Amino acid sequence: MSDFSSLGLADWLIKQCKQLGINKPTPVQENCMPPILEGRDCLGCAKTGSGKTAAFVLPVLQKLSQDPYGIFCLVLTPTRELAYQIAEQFRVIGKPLGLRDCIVVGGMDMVTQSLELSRQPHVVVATPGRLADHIRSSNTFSLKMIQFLIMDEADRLLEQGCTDFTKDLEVILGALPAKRQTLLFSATLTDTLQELQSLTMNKPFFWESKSETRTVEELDQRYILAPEKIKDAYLVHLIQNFTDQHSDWSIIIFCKTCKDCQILTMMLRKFNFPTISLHSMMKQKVRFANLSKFKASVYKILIATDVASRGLDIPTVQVVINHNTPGLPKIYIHRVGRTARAGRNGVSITMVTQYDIHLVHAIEEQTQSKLKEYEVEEKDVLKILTQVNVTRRECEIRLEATDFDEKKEVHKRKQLILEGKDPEMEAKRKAELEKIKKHKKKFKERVQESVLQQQAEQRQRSLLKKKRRLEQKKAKLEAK
Ligand SMILES: Nc1ncnc2c1ncn2[C@@H]1O[C@H](COP(=O)(O)OP(=O)(O)OP(=O)(O)O)[C@@H](O)[C@H]1O
Repeated sequence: MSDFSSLGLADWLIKQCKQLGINKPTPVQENCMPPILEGRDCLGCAKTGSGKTAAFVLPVLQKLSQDPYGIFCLVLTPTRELAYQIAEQFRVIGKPLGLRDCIVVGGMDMVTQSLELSRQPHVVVATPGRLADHIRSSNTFSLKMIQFLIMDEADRLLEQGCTDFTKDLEVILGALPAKRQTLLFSATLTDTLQELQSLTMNKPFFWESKSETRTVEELDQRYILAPEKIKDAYLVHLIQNFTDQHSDWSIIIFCKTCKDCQILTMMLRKFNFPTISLHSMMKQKVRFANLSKFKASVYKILIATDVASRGLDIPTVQVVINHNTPGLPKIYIHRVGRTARAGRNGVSITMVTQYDIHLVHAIEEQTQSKLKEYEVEEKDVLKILTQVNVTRRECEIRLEATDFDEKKEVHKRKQLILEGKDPEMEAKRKAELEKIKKHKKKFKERVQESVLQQQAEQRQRSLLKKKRRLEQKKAKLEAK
């Protein structure tokens, strides 16, 4: 394995790395840094926790130190928390340069961001929606001198999932110079490779870690087969066991919905577990505060939706529990990648109901690894089953009393506003569409009715004609 200096990294950066305990390059750094320093576009695909962030931060800082001009680098990332994490890496490693960064994410004050952007920071780290808003509404900054565009979790930025970034990306790409270096990184690039390649220009360098499995060897991957109604009892039992057996532990539990997160947090707190949550229905400041408290081990359990499944680097996390089996192997890879990072060990436990077995097979096929059963004393689980289910029901009732569903509706409206749509107009548009649909249906029915009526009348007329002809024939015959 080479060292950082043989890769062409400047001494001051090597010194910075050493201070952070980064002594030898990881394979993604070893392979991607030289072509980036040569000026090539790069697509890097390496497992979770393998040091992809430093693989782009270090060469960008080196180039920046040689020619610090204008807004030098733009990093796009799918989540706000990840944007803060990446900006922090730039700030810490780039300290000797007096690096100025600006974080542009939703949920934070737009005017402050606008001011910071106009002061020409060296590095802008942004989520696409908010940056596109700034580009649309302001002419106090320009991205035309950008030397580097980096898309971290690039495949997520391009996929049209529950948050679709494509329109915002169009706006952003339109504001960037054609001549730039484009760097794309993720642990799961391969599905979107062709679309990603179209973003690059100058002979992109592609590197993918060669490994049979797509999850790290240090990760012990387990599953528990449990019917939906018993899942929570298993969860409480698991956490109790970890608490009893380990003094230094921290766990991330992934759930499907914000509501699930909220209920589980309330429920685990009833059992006196130090629990905190992270999901998109929380105010951004609370989201940041909760993540900080979890990172500082003030709370040992973080219950989150997939907003926390990508990129977050929290070395203390030893266990990831999937409260629901992820519907896509890709989501599984990122979720379980929150533990066993940078060579550390970790365990993932996926709750599987009888209806999710096909999902586990898909995960095993994609990751090329087998999930092993996590042994649990079922009688111990059954002992707490009633208490857990009653507690859960109490929490559900308490949550219903807080108008969580109404807040969700308000949240949806807010999202529409952020997308530049007027919720009232959207509601009207929906109602209009319904009305038009109803009209069309009625019109169709009426047309059909009149066609049927016409056909019946025609049949009757031809019957009458026939009858008359027969009568005429009969009359003629009688006359003869
Ligand atoms: N060369 C290195 N030696 C030791 N530790 C490293 C090295 N490079 C990075 N790290 C550390 O490894 C951890 C994981 O790195 P990073 O967050 O960049 O992973 P990643 O590949 O981006 O993961 P993900 O796909 O989950 O986003 C960080 O704490 C980082 O400081």
